[in-house]
Amino acid sequence: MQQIDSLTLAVRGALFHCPVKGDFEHHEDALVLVGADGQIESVLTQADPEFAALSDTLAAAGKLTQLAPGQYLMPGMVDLHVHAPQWPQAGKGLDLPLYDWLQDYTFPLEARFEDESFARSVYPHLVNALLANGTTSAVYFATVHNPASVALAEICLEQGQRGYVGKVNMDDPSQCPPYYIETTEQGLADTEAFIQQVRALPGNEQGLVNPVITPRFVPSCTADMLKGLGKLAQRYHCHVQTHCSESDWARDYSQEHYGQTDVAIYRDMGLLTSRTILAHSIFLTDEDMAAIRDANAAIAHCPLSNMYFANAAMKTREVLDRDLQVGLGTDLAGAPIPSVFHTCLDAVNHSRVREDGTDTHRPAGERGEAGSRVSFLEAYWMATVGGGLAIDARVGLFAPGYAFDALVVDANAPDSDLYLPEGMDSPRDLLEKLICLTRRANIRTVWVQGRQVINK
Ligand SMILES: Nc1nc2[nH]cnc2c(=O)[nH]1
Repeated sequence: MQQIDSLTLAVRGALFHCPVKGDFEHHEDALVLVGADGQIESVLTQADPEFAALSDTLAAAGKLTQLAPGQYLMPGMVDLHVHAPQWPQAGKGLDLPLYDWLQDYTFPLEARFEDESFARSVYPHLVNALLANGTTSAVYFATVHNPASVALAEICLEQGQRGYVGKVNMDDPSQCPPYYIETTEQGLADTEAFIQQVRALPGNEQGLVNPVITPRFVPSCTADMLKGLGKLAQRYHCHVQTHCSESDWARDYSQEHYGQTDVAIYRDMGLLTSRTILAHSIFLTDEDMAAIRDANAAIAHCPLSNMYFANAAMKTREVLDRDLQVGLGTDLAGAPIPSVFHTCLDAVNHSRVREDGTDTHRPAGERGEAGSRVSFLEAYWMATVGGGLAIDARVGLFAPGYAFDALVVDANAPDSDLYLPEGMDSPRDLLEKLICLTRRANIRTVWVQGRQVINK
């Protein structure tokens, strides 16, 4: 029988995950064994001869977490695009166009993070809110300030979240306000120091928290800044994140200033790598898609924020069909909801509106883009496995060698909208309902790398 000495934790109960895009796996009763390093050692089902005896031994040793009826073990969610300093702004000004929203709300707020103590008053609340909503991995934009950005990395470590944190770069005086800008030289020096500081944080020996090179977007950076950051990305083999072709205005800006698309600009600057995450990526050409696939870069699809700011619909169907790497992002606070479960619903809604179109003056056949919908299972795959691939981490499903980043959804939690009457739902129905209706109140327990980080 399997030795249990090396195990720190075992969870037994109903389990869902989506190892294959567009499909799912369900076990009514599974046993997930987790080693001391927080990695999954094995996943057993009732068909395994050892299942019952091993469960009993683990229970007797006090190592078994047994789920109750109505509780489901699911992979932790991956949020590929979060603006941490915008948390106090969530829900404000979302009826404005992107440019005005940035100038009127975002830049004045982000400038306040020069004060590290202000950052330390905001960031713990956000990281806790994301964990409580089931986000075990988050890819963060911080601000231009090193101390506040390092503080965010420290707070992720303290609370146990898998964090990818970027100190933001903005050095173009024609686009950045005078109160929120850095020089090219200082920005590059600070970025290099930031990479080293985050990698050396005490307690980060396993690399739970990683630095990310973060040019805000083409308009906010000079060509020298983009080039310099490209060199740092190569030298330090770092992740890169940025906004890509998010709106008409952003797309037109790149054409006017470089005569190129954002993807081509990032590629030429050395910023399009297998560790790059491109948020939004709305106005992609076929050449852009091919370049992203060739580089094995990833897209962070942010469906709700796109409905506010993008001026067009995301080509999610094409991105999935062409096998580009893609995951989901909340884009807090370009969208106000800190839940990747909600983002799954938004991704489906976004694609349905695209498919049907909106202009009632046109005949039905000409109104939308036929065949462009995405399914709930595809959305959930993006939120878990797709996100894991984008951050180069073995997370998002239950298999040996993957990190135990997981959550328990409880349909019977107080104030739940999940109604799962006996005998009325197939396993697929159940999973779709869990994706659509899981809210913070339903998420009982969250683990990251085997460490319990939420329990309520
Ligand atoms: N959604 C979004 N788009 C941006 N483009 C440049 N900065 C931002 C930002 O903070 N949010």
